[in-house]
Amino acid sequence: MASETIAIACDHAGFDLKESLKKELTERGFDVLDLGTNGPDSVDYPDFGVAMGDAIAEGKVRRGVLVCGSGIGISIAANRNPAVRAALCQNGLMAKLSRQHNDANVLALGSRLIGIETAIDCLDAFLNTAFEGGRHQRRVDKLGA
Ligand SMILES: O=C(CO)[C@H](O)[C@H](O)[C@H](O)COP(=O)(O)O
Repeated sequence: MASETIAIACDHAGFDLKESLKKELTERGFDVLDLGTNGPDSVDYPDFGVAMGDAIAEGKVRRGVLVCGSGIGISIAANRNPAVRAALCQNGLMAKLSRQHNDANVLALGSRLIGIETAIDCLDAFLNTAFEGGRHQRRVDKLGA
C-alpha cells in the first residue's frame, strides 16, 4: 500500500523545527510534501499558510503540519481556506483533542514556544488520534457551512 503524504510548511522561525519534524515523519513511514521555506532567511508566514491551504483544498494531501515562531500567524493564514481546520497546539493533549473533537487536518506549532519533545508529542497525537464523530460531526459541519 502506498504511504500517505503529509505536507509541511514553515516560515524562517519554524525552519529548524520543520526539518526535525520532516525527519520524524519519514521515520514513521510517511512521504513528505515540503512546501518551504527552505532556509533561515526571513520570509512571510502568510505565503506558507496559503500554500498549505491550497495543498489541502486541491487534494494533494489530507493532512499537514505548519510551523512559525508562535504558530499563530501561519495557522490564521491557513484557516482562511475553508478546506482547512488548523489547530495551534502547545501540548499533546491539545493535539489529541483537536483530532477527537475538531477533526483538525492541520497541526500548527510555535517553534519559539515549545521544544522538540513537545512538538513530537503533538505530532504523534495528531497522526494517531481518530475523530470521534457523533455530536462533534454536527459542530464540524457547522464550521464548513
Ligand atoms: O506569525 C507569527 C506570529 O504570529 C510568527 O511567530 C512569525 O514566525 C514571527 O512573527 C516572525 O517574526 P520575526 O521577528 O520576523 O522573526
